[in-house]
Amino acid sequence: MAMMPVADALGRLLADAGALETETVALHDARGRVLADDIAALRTQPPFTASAMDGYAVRAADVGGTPATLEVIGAVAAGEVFSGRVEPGQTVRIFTGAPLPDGADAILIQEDAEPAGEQAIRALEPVVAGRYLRPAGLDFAEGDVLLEKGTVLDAGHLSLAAAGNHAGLPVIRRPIVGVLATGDELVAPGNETGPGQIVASNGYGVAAIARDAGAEVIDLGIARDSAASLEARLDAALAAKCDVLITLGGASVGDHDLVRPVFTGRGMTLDFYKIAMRPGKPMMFGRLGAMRVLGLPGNPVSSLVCTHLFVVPLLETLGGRPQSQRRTVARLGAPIGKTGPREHYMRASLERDERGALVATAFDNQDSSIIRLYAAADALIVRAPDAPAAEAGETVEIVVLREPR
Ligand SMILES: Nc1nc2c(c(=O)[nH]1)N[C@H]1C(S)=C(S)[C@@H](COP(=O)(O)OP(=O)(O)OC[C@H]3O[C@@H](n4cnc5c(N)ncnc54)[C@H](O)[C@@H]3O)O[C@H]1N2
Ligand code: MOO
Repeated sequence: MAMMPVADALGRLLADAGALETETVALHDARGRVLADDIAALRTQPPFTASAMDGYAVRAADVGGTPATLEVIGAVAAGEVFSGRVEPGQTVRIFTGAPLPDGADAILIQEDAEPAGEQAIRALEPVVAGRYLRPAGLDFAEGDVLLEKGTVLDAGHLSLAAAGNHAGLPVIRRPIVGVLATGDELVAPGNETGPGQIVASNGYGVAAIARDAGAEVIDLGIARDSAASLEARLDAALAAKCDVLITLGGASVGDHDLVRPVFTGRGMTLDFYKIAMRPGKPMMFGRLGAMRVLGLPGNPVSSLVCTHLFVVPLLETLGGRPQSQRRTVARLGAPIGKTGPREHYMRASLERDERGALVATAFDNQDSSIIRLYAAADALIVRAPDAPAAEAGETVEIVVLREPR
């Protein structure tokens, strides 16, 4: 099978992908979720003209010329309603958040008043109508659209939805992603490693990236290089109703690379296999029923680069999220050699020069097994297939993994 260009592979992966169905979640569970519908206010806020200060509800005309003496006919606090009416020469003691009594049209703050006998005060400063009042609907009115479909919900959105009297919100279901490591040589971190064994590491980075892209991740453990072991984990992925199954390793052409044959034997239809990309060549995409299967190569950097370039766009599409990948340009901090027949994603550090422009410097060693250099990479320099060598100072396309300070 010929190698497929990266852009074509991404196009096929996303061709029929769309946002998953809607579910309703309580406000406390809605942070970071994607709103599935426009949300309108179920009430007006504030629902009544409210005092913004502690003081006295007055008729401004009474206190135009100070000092004026007013009879205190009652009091009203937040949560109460004053049943009477403020007539000329009268006032009502009022506290912040309380509804303005009928007849009053301003608040005299208590700092500007002094007692004048048992049931009276003296206004020491003049007040204009509307002073220290929050009119009904100042924030929003019933029926106003408060939040738009597609919003990724944050702190402000959640308080606004609550103020609009919503206890829960319709959000797009998170994609469920199963992550399955494969290989007889792998042991989980924290265990003894026997002869020929290594620690399974890829899944931890892949899961973290998938979670950042809004997915719910299920760790399906490590399958051995046998049809029975792979089939058992595939059954677990199906039972967990994974929207996407990511396998790590066993993707290439060796005798122990069984993911593709075993899964096709179980009914997976293969969409593509082998991409003109370095690292990541033996990537596979197939479908088994409703489940999408992405078979990533086992080399750690290959797994992680494929996750950035393919898994993230897919998960963001399924989750109804805006695409987060940031592609931009940078100047090369050091020369790079010519590219081979595959589009090359080179791990690089990223800095800003004295003018604030981005400078990307590729690491000397681009071996796809070196996890340390992936962890150190702030960006991937994108080189077209068969691109010529490039000098320091030349402009290159980059994918930003981590914003420089
Ligand atoms: N004859 C050929 N050999 C290989 C080719 C090829 O075209 N012809 N392609 C190479 C390329 S490119 C890649 S990438 C690798 C990918 O192979 P697999 O996907 O089959 O990966 P494995 O052989 O299972 O593993 C490769 C390497 O990575 C280690 N590994 C696997 N899983 C994990 C994990 N979860 N955590 C950490 N490390 C893992 C594994 O032990 C191997 O060292 O194939 C080339 N070969
Ligand atoms: O494509 Mo492999 O991922 O070069 O190492």
